[in-house]
Formats: sequence, C-alpha cells, structure tokens
Amino acid sequence: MLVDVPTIRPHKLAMAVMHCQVLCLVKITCSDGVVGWGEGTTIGGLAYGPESPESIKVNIDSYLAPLLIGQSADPFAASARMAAHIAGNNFARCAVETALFDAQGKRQGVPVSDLLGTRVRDAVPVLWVLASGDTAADIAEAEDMIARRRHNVFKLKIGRRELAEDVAHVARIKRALGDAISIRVDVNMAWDRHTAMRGIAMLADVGCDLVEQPLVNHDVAGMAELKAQGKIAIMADESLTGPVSAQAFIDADAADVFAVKIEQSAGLIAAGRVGAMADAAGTALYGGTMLESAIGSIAAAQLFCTFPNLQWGTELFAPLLLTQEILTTPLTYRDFALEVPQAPGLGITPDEVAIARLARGAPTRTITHG
Ligand SMILES: O=C(O)C[C@H]1C=CC(=O)O1
Ligand SMILES: [Mn+2]
Repeated sequence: MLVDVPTIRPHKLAMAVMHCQVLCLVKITCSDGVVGWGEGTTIGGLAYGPESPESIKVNIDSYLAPLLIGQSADPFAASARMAAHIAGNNFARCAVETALFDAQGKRQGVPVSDLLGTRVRDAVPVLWVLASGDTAADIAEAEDMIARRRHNVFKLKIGRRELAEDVAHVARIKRALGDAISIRVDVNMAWDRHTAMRGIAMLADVGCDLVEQPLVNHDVAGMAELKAQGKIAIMADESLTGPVSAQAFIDADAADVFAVKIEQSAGLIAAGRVGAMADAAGTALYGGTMLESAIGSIAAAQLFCTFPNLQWGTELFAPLLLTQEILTTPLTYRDFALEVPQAPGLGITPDEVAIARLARGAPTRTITHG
C-alpha cells in the first residue's frame, strides 16, 4: 500500500524538496498465519533513483508477489528467487525480503538481528539531517536536538546552491555548534570533479568531517582521486547498489566510508554482505537511510546492530521527520541513539488503523506458501 505522510518541515536536498514522504508498505500473510511487514520508500518520486513509490508497488503486485506465492517463505530462499528472476528493482525486493524476515523472526521467536548475524549492540547512534534551507533555522534546530539529547552529530544537505554559499552555510553552523559537534555534508552527486576538488578543500578549512557522494554515482575514479587527497573522509552512497559496486569501490580504493543502505543494496542479506566486504577491506561503515518510516528504519537497525564496526554511526532519524506515527508504540530514541528492539521479528507493531487512514486506498495482496 502507498501511504502519504507529511514531513514536519520542508526537507531540502540537492535533487528534491520534500514536503511529504510516500511510503510503500508491504504486509505479507504466510500460509501458517504469520504476518510480516516491510517497506520500500524512496525520496522525491523518481528524483533520487530509478524506482518510485508507485513503481515499487506495481512491480511487487505484478511480478514479485506472483513469483513468491506458493513458494517457501524462508527469506533467504525468497531473496535468492527474487535475485534470479527480477532484474534491478532493489527497493521493491528489499521491501518484500524485509517482510519475510519479520515473519521468520516471529516464527522462530527471535529478533531479525539473530537471523542476520550476531547482535553486538542494542542501540545504534543516530545523527540528524539539517535541511530546512535556512541557516539560522538549522542552528536553532540543532541546538534543540543537542539540549534534548536526541542528536549530537549533524549532516547538512548541500549542492543546491553556489559553492561559496554552501560553504558559508556549513561554516556558520559549525561555528555556532562548536568543536565537540561533528558536522558532515551530503552533496548527493551535485558536483563535477573540479568543483569537488575546490569544495572539499574549502570544507576542510571550516571543520567539516566528511563529504558524502560529491560526484555522480558512476565516477569511481573521481571518488578515488578525492580520497587520495586525504583532506576529509569521503563517503560513497548512491554509488553503492550491492556487493558488485562495493567490490569496484574497494578495488579502486575510492571511499573512506561506505553508507550501507538496505534498499539500495536490494535487501538485508545483500546489505550485510556490503558491510562485511567493507570491514574486511578496512573501509569504515555508516548506516544509511532512504528516509524510511519506522518499519524500514528498524529493519536497517536490526542489521546495523550486527556490524562489528559502525565507525560513523547511522542516520536512521526519518521516523522523527514524519508527522504521523504508524506504530502502536513509537520507536525509542534516547541518548543520541535508536534502541533496537529485542522482540521477535522486527520487534515493532504497525498501527493498522493509522496506516489505513493514511493509505491511498489500494488493496493489499496476500502471499501464501505451501
Ligand atoms: O543520504 C541520502 O542521500 C538520502 C537521505 C539520507 C538522509 C537524508 O536526509 O536524505
Ligand atoms: Mn546520501
């Protein structure tokens, strides 16, 4: 089902201004009666990547559901079946795989983290993204977050404006918040190589800690050049679409940090492989988001709590950017971190009444297995 949820304020990224997030929520009822939930959500319709909320829904209804009905509900088996028969559509595959992991965890009485690996932490650090488009408003927002012990690390979205304007914005925020607060930026591919060389040098001078995806996703060599400069940590995001792209980045020594995203990787299993590859190669890890609601965010947290190293924390803040609660009990954010539930499956209970009220009214599909 497609669910429209307004954001608490406009969220301004290089490629889109969001006033609302469109969630594609998946509910799978297995033939043993166990129910699982998953989420396929993106940013700005087709502005971020090749899948839109509507394409995720239509491709699940038209292709993924028929492929899985009557088959094993084991998430590992279903994931392999989807990978073998469905080209691309990573976000849609992730949504379905997540729902099957939720169901499998409930069936076995264990949290999803136990199905993916070994849980090494019960909470993951969570930063906040400042993207109101107004420097003074961003500073006030950050100060409020710090005072409430919700977030003490901030990511700024830049790349919409002239370079000098963007750097001045970063500098003002860094100066206002002080040395103890880590400031990073996400350029969302908006720069060419020349602008990136200049921009990174300028950002280093104002105390910025990390630059995320400055260049277009396929420019592996360009990212390697920026990393080699060693001015600021370089993080890959849009470039990483699963293990094959991760290997290309490792081979080219093209990033200091990988933003692992469960949807971009085509699911929890593939995202776990990206994490393991990075770790083995000495690349640092960060838990990324597509601004999913509580369902997709907690699925990602169930994976990230199994990463032995999570040097740059996570950005699983998006449930707090949405105006509507879709769980019966909200997620717990405290002491700059998100708690990862211990209850079976994802460890959450979707509020089906609230979801039905927000949904566009599309019918849900029932998937059974033999
Ligand atoms: O990382 C992205 O590009 C997408 C996303 C993550 C945080 C946010 O505000 O947007
Ligand atoms: Mn990013």
